[in-house]
Amino acid sequence: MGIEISGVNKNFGDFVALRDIDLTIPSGGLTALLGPSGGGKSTLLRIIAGLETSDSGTVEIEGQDTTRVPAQRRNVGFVFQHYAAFKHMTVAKNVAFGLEIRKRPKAEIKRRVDELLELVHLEQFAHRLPAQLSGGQRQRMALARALAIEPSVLLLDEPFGALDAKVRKELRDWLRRLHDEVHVTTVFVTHDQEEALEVADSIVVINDGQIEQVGTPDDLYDKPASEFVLSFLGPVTTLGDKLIRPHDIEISRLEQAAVVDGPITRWTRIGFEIRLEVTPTDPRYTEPVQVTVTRSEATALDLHQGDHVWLRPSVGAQSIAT
Ligand SMILES: Nc1ncnc2c1ncn2[C@@H]1O[C@H](COP(=O)(O)OP(=O)(O)OP(=O)(O)O)[C@@H](O)[C@H]1O
Repeated sequence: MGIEISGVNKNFGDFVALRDIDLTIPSGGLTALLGPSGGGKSTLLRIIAGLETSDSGTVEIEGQDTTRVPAQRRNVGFVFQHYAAFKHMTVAKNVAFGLEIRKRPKAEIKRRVDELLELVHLEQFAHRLPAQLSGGQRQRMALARALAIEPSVLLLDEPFGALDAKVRKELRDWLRRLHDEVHVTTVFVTHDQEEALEVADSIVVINDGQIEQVGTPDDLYDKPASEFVLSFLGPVTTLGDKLIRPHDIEISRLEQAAVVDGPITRWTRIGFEIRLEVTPTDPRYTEPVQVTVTRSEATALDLHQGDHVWLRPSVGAQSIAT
């Protein structure tokens, strides 16, 4: 069950936004749609929500074919990056809105709103207006409002995108904990690989209107299916004829069997990390190799700019042939 997407295509004029999308999103999971800007993530989310229609294909939510069902009858909760709250209504009224238009009994609405405000830790702000909340608090209110109708699916489009880095981080942790409490099938769009790796149970990498890979954060990081996935999930460099992560390279000052050797031509310290550039002596390799080591590793190996070093993949390193 969960969400079943089959053969979905979407064009905007001549532009192909989504191409042959087949995807199963498991019930009760927290799934990230991850990819670069313009790749089609939001379009896919909007098709699931019913805010956009696909040109072909079907969408099933919890076993029901919703392809032709209008958004308001799909029982989905939706949160956007810039949440459009009712400015003249209190936080409690905003959260109650979906229940009021469904004409639920007053006592039930009150109980549910109290419960939800407690869940998103906004109970003390129930009587404030949205303008009197911080950006992070407003997004928590948006989540409470989306959850009020007990949706079968919660869809979040870059919900923390407009917030500063520290608040984003807090809300990420908080979303993970919230999901562990309520278990509603949740799909969120992000272009931030760290956000997806940290929060999601499952990640769908979307690029150029197509799915590149679906897997757990570990699957994607350890077994990237393509050069695109490898490079999108973290920095990469070329070592010989392979793409590899800069911290997956073993560096030695002693001559050893190596893929590349050469002098350290650049040394940049960033906090506890040191980023090195090694310029290969082999003229076949024209690009410098990026290598990341910790400060303590650099000290233990007695590394300095200008030293000649030998590089090879560390044991267990993932790499992809270029
Ligand atoms: N209504 C529309 N009319 C025309 N083109 C559109 C429309 N909506 C989206 N697009 C185009 O479709 C492509 C995919 O857009 P989409 O918003 O799904 O990407 P995205 O991966 O979510 O990126 P972002 O993170 O920037 O929103 C983009 O090139 C966008 O310009």
